[in-house]
Parts: sequence; C-alpha cells; structure tokens
Amino acid sequence: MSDIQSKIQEHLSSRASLIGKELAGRRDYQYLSIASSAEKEAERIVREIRQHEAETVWNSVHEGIPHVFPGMGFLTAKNIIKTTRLYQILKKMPKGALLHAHMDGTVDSGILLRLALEQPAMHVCVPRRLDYMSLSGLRPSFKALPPALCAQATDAPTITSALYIPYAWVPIQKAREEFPRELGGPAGFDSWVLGAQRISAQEAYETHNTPAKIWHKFGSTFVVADGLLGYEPVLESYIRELLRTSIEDGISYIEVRVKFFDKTMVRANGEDDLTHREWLVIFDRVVQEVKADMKAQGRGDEFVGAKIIYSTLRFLSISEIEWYLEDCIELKKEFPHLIVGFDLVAREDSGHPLIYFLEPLLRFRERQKELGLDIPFIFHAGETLGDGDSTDHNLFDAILLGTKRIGHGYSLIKHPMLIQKCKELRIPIEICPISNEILRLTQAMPNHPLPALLNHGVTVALCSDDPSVFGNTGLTYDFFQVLLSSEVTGLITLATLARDSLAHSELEPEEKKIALEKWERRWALFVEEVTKETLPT
Ligand SMILES: O=c1[nH]cnc2c1ncn2[C@@H]1O[C@H](CO)[C@@H](O)[C@H]1O
Repeated sequence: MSDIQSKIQEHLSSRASLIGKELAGRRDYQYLSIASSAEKEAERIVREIRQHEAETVWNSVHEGIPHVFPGMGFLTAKNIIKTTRLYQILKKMPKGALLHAHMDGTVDSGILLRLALEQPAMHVCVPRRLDYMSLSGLRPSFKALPPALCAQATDAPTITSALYIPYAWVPIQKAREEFPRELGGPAGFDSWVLGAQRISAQEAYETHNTPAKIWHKFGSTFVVADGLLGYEPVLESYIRELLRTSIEDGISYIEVRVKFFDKTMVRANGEDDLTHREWLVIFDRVVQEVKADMKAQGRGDEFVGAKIIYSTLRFLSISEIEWYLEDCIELKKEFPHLIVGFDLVAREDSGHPLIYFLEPLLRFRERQKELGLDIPFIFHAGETLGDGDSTDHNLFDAILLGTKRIGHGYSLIKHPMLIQKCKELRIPIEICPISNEILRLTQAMPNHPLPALLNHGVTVALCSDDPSVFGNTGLTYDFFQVLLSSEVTGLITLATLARDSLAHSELEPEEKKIALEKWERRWALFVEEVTKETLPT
C-alpha cells in the first residue's frame, strides 16, 4: 500500500470510530444495537421511503407553495404531509405517552364548536356589532347561561344586527343561523369562530411573524375556547374526544396540563358554581368509562389512562399563587391517583420567572412533606430565544427546585452544565417541535435544537402542546416533522422517544410496567406491518 493509501485508511478508520463514539452517547444507541432483524428491516424501509419522498414530494412544485423542503413550516406543509406514505405509516405507530399538552388546546376546534352548538344554553357576545369591516378584528366570547338569562336573550338582536347592544348575549344557534349571507351565512359564522381559535399560516408566517406577535394571537385563542369549554356538558364530551382522538393516533397515556384559573365553571343547569373538585370527578369518570370501553372492545393495550398536571398562570401575584398551591394540595388529598404534578403556564417571556415564586414554591414542598404527599414540579422552562435572560434562567430554577421533567427547554442547548445535569438526574425534556415552530422560536424543523439534544444523549419526549390551535392533532405530525429533519433519526429513534415518554411519566411503578409491556406488544405488531410495506421504485 502506498503511503497515501495507508493514510486514507487510517483517516477512514478514525473517522468511523469517532462517529461511532458520538452516536454511542445517544439514547437510541442501546436499542439500535439490540434491534431484531424485523426492526432493522422496518428501519431500512422507513429510511428508503423518507429518501424517496425527499427527492419527490419535497422536491417538486406544489401549487401556491413557493418553497418546499423536508421539515418546512407545518402550517404550509400540512396538506402535503397528509399525502405522504411516511405519514400513513407513522399514523399507525404506537406513540407512548403524551406528556405535554394544555387541556383547553387539545381537541380540534371544529369538534368543540359542534359540541357547543348542541347546547341551547350556550351564548355568544362581541364588543360591538359584527360586520364586514370588523369580522377579522373581533373575536367572540362564549358563555353558557342559566335558564332565566337564556329566556331574556332569546329575543335579543343578533350580533350582526344594526340594533345589537355591545356585549349582549345571543344564543349561539341563533347567531349562527342569522349570520348574514354577505358574511358567508352559517358557514361564515363557523369560519369566524374557528379562525379565532386557530393560528393560520398567514398569521404565523406573515402578519404575526415574531414570538411576541404570534403569542398575542395565541393567547386570545384560549379565551375563545375557554368560554365554550367552561360548561359541564361540553367539558365532559371534550375530555372524551381528547381521549378518543389520542387513542386513534396511537397515544396510550396522557398527562394533561389543566389550567385552574376560574374558581368555578358553569354546571349543566346553567349555574356558575361547579368547583375544581367536581371538575376532577368528571375527568375521573370519563377516563374510567373510556378505559372500560376500550377493554370491552378488546383494545385494552391501546389505553392505560390519563392524569393531570395542576397548572395555573405565571402572571398571577404571589398571594394568588398561594391560593392555587393550597387548592392543588387539597385536590391531591382527595384524588391522589389523578393529580401528578404542578406547573405554571402562559408565556414565559411575559409572566413572572420561577425565582419570583421561590418562597411559595419552597413552602409548597415543605407542606407536602408535613402531609406525606408528593406533587412533583413539572415546569415549563426555557421556552425562549433568550440567552441569559430571566426566562432562560428558569431552567436553573426548575432544575434546582427538582423538576421531574422540563416543558420545552428550548434554550437548554445553550447550557452545557445543565445538559449534563439533565442527563445525571434523568430529567427528560418535553419537546414540542411544531409548537416551537409556529410560535416562531424556529423558522423550520431543520433549525430546531432537538437533534443537538439527542446527540448530547438527553432524554426527550415529543409532545403536541396545543393541537387545537396548531392543527397537529395527536402526535403523528410531530413525529413526522422530527423524522424528516435529521439523518440520524430513524424509526428506532422515534421508538426510543415513545418508550421514554412512558418510562418518564408519573404513572405508578406497577402501572408503568404494564403500560410499557402493552407498548412493546403493539410496537412488535407495528414493526411487522412496516416490514410488509413495498419499497419505492
Ligand atoms: O407553549 C406554551 N407555553 C406556556 N404556556 C402555554 C403554552 N401553550 C399553552 N400555554 C398556556 O396554557 C394555557 C391554556 O391551558 C394558556 O394560558 C396558554 O397561554
């Protein structure tokens, strides 16, 4: 061998050894090294299909979409994604647990509107008469009213009438039926309401294309949804829909963040006095019903349950937060199997940082010790573009306060020491890829820090955050965008993320063991199915 040839050989072998060493630090490494032949075959097929679609679907002209590429902005890509084989395959994959989703941002807004339209007590109001000029700027408020107020509202002029009195309640059905033809009639009413609950491609990528601007729209969608959802019969059906649509997407367990802000909501009789405790009774009942129903259908492996991360708003005052912390403790006493964590929600960059609430949060821990309770913190932290600002520093406080997982952790990649801590302490990061992109932290998935975190060996669970607002129902779309944005990531990586989501859930040890066994059975069946896929020619 000539001298240069041996140098080339030397380089190639050092190169292979370096790449191998780096990959060995990843969470998926152990699974890749023990993969069965069927898993290897499924992995290969998925990679081939991905490559083929990169060269075809993501490399061709799509009408009205100027720039197409794998992992591109979800709101533009969604209709293309749905046509791909990869999407059809991922839809069938068992996803494990959904660990980061805000309850009032989960169920498709179209379904929520349909549920609300079934309720004669549901009413709508606007700050002034709605007409062609004000349609896109005014958002609806909804509330279910008690019978006496319903009777008064029946004959009120509708929201588009010249006689409309600002903020007057109008029955939702009437407002819809009398929606003028020039505004699109009843279908126009629906698109106005749905537009107020969703973020459009135009908003994310044109009119509101900064984190602050898009959060303005984002925050307002919850005000609309909360009015529809704050009514017992709608809530009950909504929880059922959340479980049903999640199961259909392959999610077998959910830890949902429920925002407790209003101290009461409207019960079935129209009175605004349903308490947080009663709310949990409803949630518990629906979860048990769905579990029993799945079992009766012989689909027990597909659903193990749902629990709640008690959440309240980070812009509240210290004394208000103290009230909610106490409320959380009281609920934990009565529903130990349901309340599995505490968090603060709303935009981190705008609300108080965790350090602001240090004293009540530490007291909360002490109180639990006295009472023999355990409500772990599962904090949002680092959902920001900042570096060294107070939102970014939430990561330090979350970890020091013992957070069990980190919600988003978008800025974690800037902190070599905290990355190390997350690994040592086995703190997984709940990554919400589509949410981060739509809320303008990243322009597209190839810019997202997720591949870097995985290469560092950090544990990750993929999550959807607020699918009713973003349109990423289930977890398939998030899995899809992630699979398309890294050459290292393959099907077995996704399986690792799914497994880790269950392993790092707050299920009791015995429940967790069963959930993981069920997942493994379904994974094996799924792998078999993928191996039967034909390869692209
Ligand atoms: O990504 C997020 N980060 C922080 N807060 C969020 C996110 N998504 C939704 N919410 C917050 O959760 C509440 C609804 O339950 C809303 O207050 C919304 O701002």
